[in-house]
Amino acid sequence: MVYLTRLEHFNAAHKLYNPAWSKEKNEELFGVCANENWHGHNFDLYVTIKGHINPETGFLFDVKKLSKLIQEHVIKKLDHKNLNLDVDFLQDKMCSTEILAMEIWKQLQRHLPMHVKLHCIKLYETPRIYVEYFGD
Ligand SMILES: Nc1nc2c(c(=O)[nH]1)N=C([C@H](O)[C@H](O)COP(=O)(O)OP(=O)(O)OP(=O)(O)O)CN2
Repeated sequence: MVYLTRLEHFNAAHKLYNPAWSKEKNEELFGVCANENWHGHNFDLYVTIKGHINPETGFLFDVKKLSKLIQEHVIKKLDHKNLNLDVDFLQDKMCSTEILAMEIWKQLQRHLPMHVKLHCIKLYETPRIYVEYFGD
């Protein structure tokens, strides 16, 4: 089994806000991250796939094709967007890094060829905060 990782990047705005709660409760729980006028991050997204190498190519999967899949199904939808408002696959969801990593997994998994398995979505929200999701 071999593991292959591609790093992509996007920036986006969001707020941590539960609409079922009052403004005060959101501020108490999420602090400055609940600022109603949003805040932004430069996200780094590490996508790791796993599988066996094709002896004819030496590849698990062409990483340039992996990059195109990530661009088409994830980055195009997130880059320079407001995560709470603009993204179809985040509608009615909390915009935490955990949820975002899990939803990115769902977006990508269905587009990978049969012989390639998704291993990990590692998403940096800041250089000091990241989530790793390995599926359920
Ligand atoms: N479990 C989670 N906790 C927090 C999340 C999250 O997604 N999951 N997100 C946030 C905020 O979005 C927040 O904006 C984090 O950014 P920041 O405070 O800038 O983070 P740093 O600690 O890296 O920055 P410092 O400058 O070092 O404070 C909060 N919690």
